[in-house]
Amino acid sequence: MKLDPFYLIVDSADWIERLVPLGVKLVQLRIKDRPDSEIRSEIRRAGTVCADHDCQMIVNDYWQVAIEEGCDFVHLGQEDLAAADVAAIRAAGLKLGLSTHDETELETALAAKPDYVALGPIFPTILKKMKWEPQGLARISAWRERVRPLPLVAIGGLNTDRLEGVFAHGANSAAVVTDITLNADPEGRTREWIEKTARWR
Ligand SMILES: Cc1ncc(COP(=O)(O)OP(=O)(O)O)c(N)n1
Ligand SMILES: Cc1ncsc1CCOP(=O)(O)O
Ligand SMILES: [Mg+2]
Repeated sequence: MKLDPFYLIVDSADWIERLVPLGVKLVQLRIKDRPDSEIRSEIRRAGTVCADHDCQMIVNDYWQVAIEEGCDFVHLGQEDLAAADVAAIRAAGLKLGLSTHDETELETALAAKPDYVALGPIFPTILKKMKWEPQGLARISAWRERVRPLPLVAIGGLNTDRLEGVFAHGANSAAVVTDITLNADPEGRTREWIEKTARWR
């Protein structure tokens, strides 16, 4: 499976309506701590925009709602994975991306036979407090060998100046939140990401 090199992560259907029409081809809907009913309506609205623009949508955490809503891709962290029914996710035909932050988590992730593996945080991130020190670029190369032939997603503290490094070290896709959502010009920054990742597409 091939992933687009630009992996946008946002926390609402509003963001997806705003940014996906600019040419984003891979987006994660990462909404935290909301009732299933709200998640469901966000997934529906976001899913319509993504379908209209040939953009792959990945639902974070809420795998049961994603199955019920006919989505085709979910992302889970290690705690999410431990609580999830992976057989049900597979039986419903969904693809699965998994987070990893250390060797043990990589073993666990590979054993679950995911469709991609994410490694983070590559650089310091302001999005959430993390238990792990930044991994650094060299870790991407180590993961590249372990994860092959699956796609490898780099995440954490990425910006347009850091793309060359993450792809040169073997990432297939660069995931980003705040470099875009906290930017003074999110649309302009999204266009910059699209242009700068084009050579790895
Ligand atoms: C592409 C990608 N990589 C990592 C994560 C983090 O997932 P998780 O560890 O479950 O943390 P939350 O995002 O759920 O807070 C991700 N969402 N996407
Ligand atoms: C959810 C997550 N998992 C590892 S780093 C990270 C946050 C990424 O956000 P940003 O791109 O703003 O650093
Ligand atoms: Mg999670």
